[in-house]
Amino acid sequence: MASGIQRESSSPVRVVAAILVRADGHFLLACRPPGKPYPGYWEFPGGKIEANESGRDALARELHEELGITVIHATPWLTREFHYPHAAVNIQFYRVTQWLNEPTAREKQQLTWQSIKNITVSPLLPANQPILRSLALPSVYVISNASETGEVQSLEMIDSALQSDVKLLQVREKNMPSARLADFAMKILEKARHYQASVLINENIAMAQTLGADGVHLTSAQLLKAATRPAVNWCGASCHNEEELYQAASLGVDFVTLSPLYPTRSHPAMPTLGWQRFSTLIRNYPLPVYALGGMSMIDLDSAQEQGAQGVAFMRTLLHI
Ligand SMILES: Nc1nc2c([nH]c(=O)n2[C@H]2C[C@H](O)[C@@H](COP(=O)(O)OP(=O)(O)OP(=O)(O)O)O2)c(=O)[nH]1
Repeated sequence: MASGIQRESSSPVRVVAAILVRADGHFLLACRPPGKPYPGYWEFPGGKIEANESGRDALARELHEELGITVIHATPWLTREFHYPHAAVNIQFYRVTQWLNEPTAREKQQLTWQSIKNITVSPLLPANQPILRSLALPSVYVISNASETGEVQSLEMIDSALQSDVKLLQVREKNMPSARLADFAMKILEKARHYQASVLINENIAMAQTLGADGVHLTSAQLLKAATRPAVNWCGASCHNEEELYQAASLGVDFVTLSPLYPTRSHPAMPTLGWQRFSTLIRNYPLPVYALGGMSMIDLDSAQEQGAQGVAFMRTLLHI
């Protein structure tokens, strides 16, 4: 892989797979027909990339052959390597959000539209289990910033984010004394529960566990020192470079933020990545990545074009 995230000696078979997402959020699964390895297992539509074919060309060809659709809009997403007894595969997942024609089973395969909250078919191909977890993550990640705005305004911003359907929040208050932080985090947790949103606590694993938060967001320093993934439901991590990205993937966290894209008030002197470096760093990366640093909702499409899960931000709630 280009950024050296997954180090392999043998060459795996290159595969593309499409997460076809309908406007209501449901995605398409297909059942592998008899005669192929793992018959009866459910997979995302796709197949092997042919010699001299790009991932996008393979995606367009496979979706036309299997489903009779023409891809209009697709963005790169995760890349996962997996070792089956029959072959090692390198699967490039794309999110496909616009296409022409209704998908039809042109190879007599069974098709089903599924919701991430209620998957009614099984078994899924073994390589796809972590993909489902990644699919449950939203495209926007909002980070609290009371040190800059004050607690009252910060809570108002969180309210407005929740009302705008933000489903993932991080409490990140580096300078707040512990007792006040616990109180502040509890207020956010209560609000979030009302909207079925998840809350991660920055750095403080013990506090996340004590408060019953949904997880923890590791700092990059904490990530580099960690020997094991914390025992929490969701674990995010802050990354700024290849080494941190590699460690996050090795540790098995659920997602990362990669920053800073642009200069920010909290990190004014830090060198910025820009989209080109961002995209190079996350090419072939197995985890969902949120672009962070000077981001707002208007950057969401650009971030996803580069292969990101979405955007993360502290200050731009008014643009939601
Ligand atoms: N299409 C697809 N393949 C997946 C997924 N997950 C996963 O592990 N795979 C693996 C299974 C296979 O080893 C490989 C895809 O190979 P395939 O044999 O289905 O490819 P193909 O459609 O080009 O088939 P063929 O013409 O070569 O028979 O990738 C997935 O979600 N979708």
